[in-house]
Amino acid sequence: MTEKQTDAASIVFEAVGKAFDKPGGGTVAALEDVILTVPPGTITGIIGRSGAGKSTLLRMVNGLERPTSGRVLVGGQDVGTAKGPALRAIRRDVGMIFQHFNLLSSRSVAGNIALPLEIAGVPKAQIAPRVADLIARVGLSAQADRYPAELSGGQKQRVGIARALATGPKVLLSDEATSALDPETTQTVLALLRDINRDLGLTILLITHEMAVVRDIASHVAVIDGGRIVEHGTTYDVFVAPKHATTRSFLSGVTGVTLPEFIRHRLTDSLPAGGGDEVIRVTFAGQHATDPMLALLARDLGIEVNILAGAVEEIGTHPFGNLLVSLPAGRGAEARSYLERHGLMTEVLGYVG
Ligand SMILES: Nc1ncnc2c1ncn2[C@@H]1O[C@H](COP(=O)(O)OP(=O)(O)OP(=O)(O)O)[C@@H](O)[C@H]1O
Repeated sequence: MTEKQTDAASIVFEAVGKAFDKPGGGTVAALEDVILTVPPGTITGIIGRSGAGKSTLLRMVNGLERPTSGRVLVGGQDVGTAKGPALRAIRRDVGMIFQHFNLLSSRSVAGNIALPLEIAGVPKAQIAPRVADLIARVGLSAQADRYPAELSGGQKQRVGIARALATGPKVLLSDEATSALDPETTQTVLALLRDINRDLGLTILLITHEMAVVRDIASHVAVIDGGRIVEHGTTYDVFVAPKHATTRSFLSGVTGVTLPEFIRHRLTDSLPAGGGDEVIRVTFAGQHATDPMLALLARDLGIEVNILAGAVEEIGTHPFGNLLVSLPAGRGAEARSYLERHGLMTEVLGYVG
């Protein structure tokens, strides 16, 4: 399985809405007017809080949920209206992995992976080599005859991935696939998903509540809040210049740039009457990421800057940095305009007296 096995498929959400009936009457809108295109062959992350609508969105891609308005297209096929053989064909094209793996405890590793092939009516003689191939791809050849209870969480998820790939899908859906795993195992599973995306060329759509997962694997990201996509773009663009408050709050957990407590408590929206410091976020992107801009600010304008917090991150191979600094409020506008002239982004977070 070194060659690409499929042509990747795009996933298109066209003004998708989904309302569920409430037990006591009325409806709850789980999704509203979702417009999103997942480019073929990308790894796209959907991030949102609990109840934001992530699972509902994902389950529409394989027809487990149908939209109440709008359309979901996979490789140009309308999933919401597909029935019978057409729906089965779409489901063969869309594999899925789960947070809790969903393996059959009574079947071995090989038996779990063979299941979708048996259901699809693949002749027995073809199943064994295909399963061996899949087991090798996920690095479990030594565990082929073990049962789920004898496997670690990471190994179980590898079985889940191999099973999802069995029918040669064009799309792989991941429902919080690393949420039950420790950080180290998470990294190995994400690396496997990256390899699969690269080698097989399939489109991966994953939902997560962790921005670190998006940073580590996704080329594109959509942020969902209250059933709506509030921001989307390339992961790099969204990390460097987040526009929505929900995105910023997710990012504050990964970029290591939350304000220290002692400053956060004193921060005010307007400059105190007696004067004080302006607190700003400075974002360095691309070639500017490592430029000693703050030193230049001191040299060229004579403005002293205090660094409050900061981190340099990498998205793919692109570095970007985030610094929170304070400087005399009276020179704030001058300093920000200097930094922006040099290609950095700035944002005023508040003031301290
Ligand atoms: N079958 C259902 N019947 C009624 N309401 C539902 C159903 N499925 C989801 N909902 C509601 O739709 C909204 C979105 O739920 P969904 O499970 O898609 O969110 P989520 O972002 O995946 O949350 P989590 O991260 O907790 O799984 C929630 O208000 C939820 O209660």
